[in-house]
Amino acid sequence: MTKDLDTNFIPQEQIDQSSSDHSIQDSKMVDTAEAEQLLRQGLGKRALRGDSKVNGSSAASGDSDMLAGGIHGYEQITQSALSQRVKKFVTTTVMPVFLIAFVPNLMVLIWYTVMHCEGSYLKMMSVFANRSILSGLSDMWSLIRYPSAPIIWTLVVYCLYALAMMKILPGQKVTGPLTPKGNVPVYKDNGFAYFILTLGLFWVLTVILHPFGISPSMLYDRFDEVIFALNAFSIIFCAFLYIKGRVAPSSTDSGSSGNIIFDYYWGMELYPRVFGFDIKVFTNCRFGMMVWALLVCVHSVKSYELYGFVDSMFVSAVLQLLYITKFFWWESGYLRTIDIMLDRAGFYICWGCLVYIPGLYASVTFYLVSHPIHLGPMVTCLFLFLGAISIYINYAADVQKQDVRGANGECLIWGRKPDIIRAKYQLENGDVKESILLASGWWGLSRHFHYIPEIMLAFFWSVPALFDNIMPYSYVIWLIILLTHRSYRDDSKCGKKYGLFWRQYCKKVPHKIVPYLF
Ligand SMILES: NC(=O)C1=CN([C@@H]2O[C@H](COP(=O)(O)OP(=O)(O)OC[C@H]3O[C@@H](n4cnc5c(N)ncnc54)[C@H](OP(=O)(O)O)[C@@H]3O)[C@@H](O)[C@H]2O)C=CC1
Ligand SMILES: CC(C)CCC[C@@H](C)[C@H]1CC[C@H]2C3=CC=C4C[C@@H](O)CC[C@]4(C)[C@H]3CC[C@]12C
Repeated sequence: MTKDLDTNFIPQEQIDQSSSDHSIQDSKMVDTAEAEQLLRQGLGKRALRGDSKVNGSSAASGDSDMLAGGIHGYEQITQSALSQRVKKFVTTTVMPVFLIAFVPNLMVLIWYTVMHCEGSYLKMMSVFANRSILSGLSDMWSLIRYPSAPIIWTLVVYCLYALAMMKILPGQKVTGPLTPKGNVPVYKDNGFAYFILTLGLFWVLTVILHPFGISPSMLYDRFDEVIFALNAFSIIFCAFLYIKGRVAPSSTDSGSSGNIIFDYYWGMELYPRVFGFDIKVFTNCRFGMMVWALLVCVHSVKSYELYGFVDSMFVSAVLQLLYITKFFWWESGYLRTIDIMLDRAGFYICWGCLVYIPGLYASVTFYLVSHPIHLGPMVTCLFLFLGAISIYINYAADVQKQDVRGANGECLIWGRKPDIIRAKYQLENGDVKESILLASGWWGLSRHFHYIPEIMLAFFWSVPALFDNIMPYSYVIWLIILLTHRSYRDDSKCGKKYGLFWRQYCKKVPHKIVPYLF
């Protein structure tokens, strides 16, 4: 196989056509006659389409909810057309402007709460008493220091190191999912090696530099500078991605919505590459997820320097590091999830991974540095055990789906032949493809059952902070909102992609996340 563009995509023509025209044949499948008949008659086309158009250019994301009303027809000036327009304006302009302006402040709020309000949101809120939100925020920003040379150098050296390792470390070639434009992104699967090497280097450097009075805990002491530097860099970087997407897109999976604000927020390209570096692998995995792990280590070092061993920090750090280890072990699987196959590289995902992950995801251990709590061995072991089980279930569900697809349904799920739906869908160019939807095992309990252990785990690494403040639960609260929204987004995306086949799956597995409830 040869690859097109910057040698990172396999173009559609060269993809093995064998998968393109399977007949519906699984013995466990029911209710598919209708779908097959529609397909034969060509009526299923729309139902099976996974994509929509935005102002004539393809919304490679396939997420027309996010792109708000991108399907155009003849518009009559009716009540509903007007409300559609308002809805579109809100989702493509008002919301993005609000988020771009507001979320960088959120990181400052978290920092301010921990460093200046003893971790209490109530105290933090008092800053806003009897004054405007803007003047309260500006007071907080005035406490943020400009990044000093050590912080800038640490970040620059880390990024160069991360980029170099993406190329240097060995790894098998893996492919991402087929895009709506029919490209197949190619990656080097070296995330786990990178994770182990980086953690190893962190601890070696910590020990070597200790006698010279240099400690990674400087990143905790100067986290305001880190937040400033990351925010400034990300905002400029997203502008660069926007321009790049306009003038030199890396693949055909790109295009404008016609609204510059939305394009900046949501991104222009699905899989941008710069000098052969995959931007989303860098921002999401090698920066966001790795910096999260490193910050957890930084906070542990700081806590150790202050008080010696503290079991609450230990529980939280161990569970988070285990989770991130699982993430890197499964990195090639992550490259097949919504973030990668649906979300374009814009402010949402790139700023999110460059700033939001370090700021919010690592906020529990950040809080625990100034709130050491002694849990005792029993409670420590209990939280560790329950957290580990949650990680296992979440991982098992992710892998189960991957395995069934990898084995083309010829495997056992919980000791039985899997209940699968061979779901057809259509690419933009009209080609019909097929995917497997698993309707047994974890994926038979609810359509996103794996979100439950994800949330439980976050709870178990936050609960060592006990219940003095809400602040350490910020991440859990965010996660509940994010995953609930995501379950709707994914349903909508899959509904559009698989049409009748998705409805058939929903009939078999009627609940989104919580079996029998939701
Ligand atoms: N901590 C955090 O902030 C977050 C963590 N996560 C975690 O990341 C991991 C990935 O989650 P997420 O990205 O939401 O995606 P999912 O793992 O839920 O995967 C969604 C995709 O899987 C495919 N799919 C859906 N149902 C089935 C099925 N029954 N059988 C086979 N394939 C199916 C569809 O893709 P296709 O088009 O290929 O059919 C769908 O778009 C999870 O472990 C989740 O808990 C997720 C979000 C946030
Ligand atoms: C603009 C912001 C308000 C929102 C930014 C959101 C992003 C930072 C997060 C959205 C989805 C998140 C993730 C999805 C799936 C993941 C797999 C999991 O195993 C590890 C975590 C993560 C990579 C997670 C990271 C943050 C998001 C990208």
